[in-house]
Amino acid sequence: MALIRKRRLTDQQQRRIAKQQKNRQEEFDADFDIEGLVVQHYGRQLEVQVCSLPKQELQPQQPENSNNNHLNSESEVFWRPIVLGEIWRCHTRTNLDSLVTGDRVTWQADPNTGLGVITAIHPRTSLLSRPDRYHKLKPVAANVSLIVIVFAPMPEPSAMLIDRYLVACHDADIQPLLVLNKADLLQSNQLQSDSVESEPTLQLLKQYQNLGYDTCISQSEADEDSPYHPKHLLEKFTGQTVVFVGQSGVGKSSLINTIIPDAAQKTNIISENSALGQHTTTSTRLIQFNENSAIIDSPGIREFGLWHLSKDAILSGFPEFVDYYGQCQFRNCTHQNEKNCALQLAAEEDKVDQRRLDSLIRLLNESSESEKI
Ligand SMILES: Nc1nc2c(ncn2[C@@H]2O[C@H](COP(=O)(O)OP(=O)(O)OP(=O)(O)O)[C@@H](O)[C@H]2O)c(=O)[nH]1
Ligand SMILES: [Zn+2]
Repeated sequence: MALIRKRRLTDQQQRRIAKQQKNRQEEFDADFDIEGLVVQHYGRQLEVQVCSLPKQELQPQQPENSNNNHLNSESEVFWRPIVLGEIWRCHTRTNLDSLVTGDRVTWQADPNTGLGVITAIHPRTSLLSRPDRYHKLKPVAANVSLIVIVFAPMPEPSAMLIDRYLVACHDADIQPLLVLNKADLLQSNQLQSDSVESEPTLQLLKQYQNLGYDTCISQSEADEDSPYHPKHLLEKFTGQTVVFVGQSGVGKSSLINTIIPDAAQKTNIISENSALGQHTTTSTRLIQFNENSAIIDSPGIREFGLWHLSKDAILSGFPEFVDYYGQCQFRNCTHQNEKNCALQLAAEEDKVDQRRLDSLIRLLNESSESEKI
């Protein structure tokens, strides 16, 4: 009897000891954690920015015979100090979801190898995806908070494309900003006056303004004192992670280069540090500016919103029509030729814009066509 009791006691003790050890191990590990931001991603390797430092007393100490960042002679040991803002090559623990540019992560740095390991991913506020070549959706950028939809008088804007982008923004729950670029191609008297009738691009901008969307006029290469200088966009970018979308040739790259003059240079720095640098120009990269703002640039995201959108996403992506849904005479109304269509009636009475309604119908038709395939 006594023996059995003793053995039970020992089991309990062992469990307790094991638990204490595990707790201690976890505490110990967490003390080395660093906060990070994924700034670039290729294959299995990621570039992660140092956003916090390990607790002071636990900072790994640099050995005396070591050399920062490179090996000078055989007697010296490689050592990379952990410095705020610097970028480290990292890999991830295998059990983590696939990470993308813009992800906030917890990671640990190994100064002896100059490499890091990502141990946890923070919840995302948004996630942009695009289809890969097999039409499977692939995440490309996380935590984007503002999508800048750029259009210009030349190339001639497609209002329907802008509507598509807006639906996609609504679907991804990301704030849009409409930017009419190349202000120099608008006639100056039309910009000054309130009358915009004769200038279709200004008219379009006004339409979106009336719907409550945030808008702005800019000119990529304007004089410093011009009201259209891209620096005025910066106020709207404070604290945001921004993505630029829009037709080819509207001036997205020119705008980014004016806002962040050293953008190309920043990319080169990353490329130099990376054996896979040749992929830099085609991969998604995050460039920081003004301390707390960032731009995510990616050839894939530029086409954001061009792929399939669900019927529900399209319907709710036109917020001005939402009150009319369900008010048509026929439950399955296509809002085209039916009698007593609440949407067509609202357009006739100028309560909603006929052009936007046409856009909605075209997008819905497109969506059902692609569903049939
Ligand atoms: N007149 C005028 N031309 C501009 C302005 N901004 C850009 N451009 C010109 O428009 C052309 C296209 O500019 P980009 O910045 O390459 O356009 P993009 O939108 O990045 O094009 P993609 O890279 O194809 O997506 C270039 O020849 C620019 O010089 C502007 O404000 N006014
Ligand atoms: Zn209807």
